[in-house]
Amino acid sequence: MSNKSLHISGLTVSYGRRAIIRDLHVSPIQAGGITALVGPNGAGKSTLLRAIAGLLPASGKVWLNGQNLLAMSRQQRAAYVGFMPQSLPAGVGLSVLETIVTALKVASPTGNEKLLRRRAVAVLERLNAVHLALEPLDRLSGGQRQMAGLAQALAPDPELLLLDEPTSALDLRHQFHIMRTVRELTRSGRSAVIVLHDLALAAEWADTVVVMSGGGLYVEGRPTDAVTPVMLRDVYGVVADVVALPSGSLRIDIRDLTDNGAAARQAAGDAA
Ligand SMILES: Nc1ncnc2c1ncn2[C@@H]1O[C@H](COP(=O)(O)OP(=O)(O)OP(=O)(O)O)[C@@H](O)[C@H]1O
Repeated sequence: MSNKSLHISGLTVSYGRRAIIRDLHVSPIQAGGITALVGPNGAGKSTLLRAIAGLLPASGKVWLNGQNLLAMSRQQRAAYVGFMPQSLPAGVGLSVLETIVTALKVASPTGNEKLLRRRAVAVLERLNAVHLALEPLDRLSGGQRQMAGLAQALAPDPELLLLDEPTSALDLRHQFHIMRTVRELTRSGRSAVIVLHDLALAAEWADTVVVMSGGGLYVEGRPTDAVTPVMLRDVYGVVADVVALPSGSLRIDIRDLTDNGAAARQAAGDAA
């Protein structure tokens, strides 16, 4: 097996004394692809990304390209892993460019300021977002904030991208551009794990879909193997047909909710 991969095994993540993810094992994620992380609200998707990014204490194994991510310092990890949170913190009195430079400085604290600014501009150019460079972060629209968050995650050119709902506030053009940019990055040997609620978008762009439910793994596989009527019933509590389209993506026709949504509540961990 190639050394260029992400291994997650025996991973347990808790908030205080409450374990949200227990003993999670995921098949090794080979570099060069997009993995969509899906599942209902509260399933543990953000918790998993934050644990991999080193923002939450976790036990178990998270290895990237043969290196133990859980044992790395913040600076070492910043050079390997780019994390885009679901929402950027409010009240940051910096421009978009300054926030990207700040993110770059975590990965390379001794970096030359001018070069770091150039890299920050280059990443904004790649995202067609250079017009946002001097805008204060706090004055951006929801979609513009997502572009800024993504730019921060991409800027250090990390081996692994962890993106938490990167397209939820984006219009169609920006959605397509972002997914295509991420695909280009993965084709050059990086890995991306992306939380998506839009299962059709996940099926269109992801090589692998990992479905989480109640803090654990429900199923993983190619989009057509993972996104099935049975999964939609068990995990989301909906009765739906899944139609494979000639383009390779899927259409999901929801017909009804399952009886009183018990499956969905259980999947989200509320019934535990
Ligand atoms: N800071 C926190 N402190 C305590 N519990 C938390 C915290 N953040 C999340 N949780 C709990 O962890 C569980 C998983 O939350 P998480 O945010 O990982 O879900 P998710 O799958 O990303 O959901 P969504 O799709 O709604 O974003 C939920 O039960 C939630 O209440």
